[in-house]
Amino acid sequence: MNYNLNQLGQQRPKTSTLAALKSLLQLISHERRNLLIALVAILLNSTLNLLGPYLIGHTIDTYVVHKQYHGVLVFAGILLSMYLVALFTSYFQTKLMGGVGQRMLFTLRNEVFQKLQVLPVGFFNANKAGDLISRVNNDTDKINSFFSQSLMQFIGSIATMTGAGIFLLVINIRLGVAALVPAVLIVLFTRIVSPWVKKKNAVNMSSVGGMSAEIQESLGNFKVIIAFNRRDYFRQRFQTANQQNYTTAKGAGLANNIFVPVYSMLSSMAQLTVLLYGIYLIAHQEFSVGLLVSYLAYATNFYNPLRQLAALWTSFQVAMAGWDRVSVILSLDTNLPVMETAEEVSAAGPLIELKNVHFGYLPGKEILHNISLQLQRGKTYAFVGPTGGGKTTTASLIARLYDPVSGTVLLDGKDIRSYTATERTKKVGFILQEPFLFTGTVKENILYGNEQYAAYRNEALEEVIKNANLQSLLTIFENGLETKVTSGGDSISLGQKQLIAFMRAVLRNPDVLILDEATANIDTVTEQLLEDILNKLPATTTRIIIAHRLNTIENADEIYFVNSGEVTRAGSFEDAVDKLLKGKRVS
Ligand SMILES: Nc1ncnc2c1ncn2[C@@H]1O[C@H](COP(=O)(O)OP(=O)(O)OP(=O)(O)O)[C@@H](O)[C@H]1O
Repeated sequence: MNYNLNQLGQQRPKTSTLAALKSLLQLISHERRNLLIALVAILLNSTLNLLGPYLIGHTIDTYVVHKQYHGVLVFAGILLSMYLVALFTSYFQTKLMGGVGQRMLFTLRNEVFQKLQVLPVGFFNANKAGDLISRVNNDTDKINSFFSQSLMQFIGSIATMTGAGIFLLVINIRLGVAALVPAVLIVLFTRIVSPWVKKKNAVNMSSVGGMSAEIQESLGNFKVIIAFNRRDYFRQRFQTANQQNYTTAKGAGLANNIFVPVYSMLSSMAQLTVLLYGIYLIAHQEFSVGLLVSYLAYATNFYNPLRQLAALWTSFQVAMAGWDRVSVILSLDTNLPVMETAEEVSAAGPLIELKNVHFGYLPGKEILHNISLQLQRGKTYAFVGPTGGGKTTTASLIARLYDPVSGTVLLDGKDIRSYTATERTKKVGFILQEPFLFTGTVKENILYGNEQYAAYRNEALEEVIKNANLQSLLTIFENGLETKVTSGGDSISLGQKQLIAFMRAVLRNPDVLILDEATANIDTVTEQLLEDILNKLPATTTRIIIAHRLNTIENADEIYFVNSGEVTRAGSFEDAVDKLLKGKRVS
């Protein structure tokens, strides 16, 4: 399955504006009550704004023309109260929709983050962390801006425009048609230009993601950068990404601002038409001054919201581009589903069996070729072979970090795909080549993912550690369980990190423990300690040791050579050395 979000985004069929609006609205569908109140508020606001010009026209023709100033004062008071109520409704809906937008942002970020937690390793291989962070943080915020600031204004503007349009046509049909012709041009222009605007924003968001990926990569590798004095190289790369972002942001800014001047020009044309045509009609006694004043106000009431719509439309295009980038993550399924099987767990056969397994990370590039092997309970196996031969990949399939392209992996006689993630991780303990630690204490790190001892106090946990023969490892840490660890573990040594990962895996008491170069950074004395601990594991625990150092695998019951994606049995340590010396390999 292809998990590259940038490629997937391009391959997706184009969604219509209406479909995109529908999916965006679904995000806030549970906010019906608030939406309804905000809608009533904005419609009330529009109605009050629409009544204004009519009352002004009426005041001029009825009271101003006849010099009845008492009436003028009364209507001025009515207008003032109306405008105050309109101000309040506008403030109220803004406040309400701000809350709706923030809650949507909260839920959406949670949803995307939770989705990221269930996606397989292949997804993270195909995407850069920086880009993912940008999608979770930045792109979701664009959708929030649309909901908090634009949606109700959008509806309010359309309501005001529709009302004003009706007034324009009812007061004088010929003048109304003349006033509305520029609006048709605006609609046509919008339809033609919108896809381009959306695309420009999508490109810009993608470049923000690219820039964030650069930052993440250089911050994550700062030691190597300093050690190799490659600051210039990364500075250059960041500058390129920044330059790209600058260019695309300029493009998006230009696209986003294209609506406003065009809308303004066409609405000014409409006002001018109304003015000239209105004066002509007054000259021919077909229209009154009061009506022309109302008419001009309605034309303003029609074209002002239209101008506002230009900005709102841009915000909608930006939100849609953001939604495309976020929804592509939400639409992904894990390619590691739990499958139904009639097979029963069988303790009689091997603990792990690989049957004709083929695997590749990328389509068309096979890494493991037709692997078949059986690993028995309680035995110690070693995978040895040259760098890049496929040892970690084979172990990853045993831990189901990936599924084979063809063939099966059986755990306790049952397809590994039929176990839930919880069942599987209980049975398989995997100490990775590069152990990852979380910010917290040694205790929090060794209990990571361990429900059994999660609530244990230090004394009780120390007892458990003692029973698991791990106490000698704990003494290596200055403050024992309470020793502080930072994310990535820079406050402690690489060997210490490996020890924490080792304790984490052993305490879970798995059926199979995989150690991928787990002692590469540990001194020989500590290594001997680990050896003792491994020997004292329950008699049924199977151990798989991936190692380059021969002394690490001396006690293995069986050694496998893993080379160029092929796995061959080499027998015991003595057999393997013997075969190596003779340059002979048997399967
Ligand atoms: N995430 C990945 N995406 C694409 N190819 C990969 C990925 N991980 C490993 N490979 C490729 O798969 C092959 C086997 O790699 P693997 O890590 O299994 O080797 P290894 O025997 O464990 O090596 P080492 O001793 O260096 O740890 C290599 O050619 C490597 O380039």
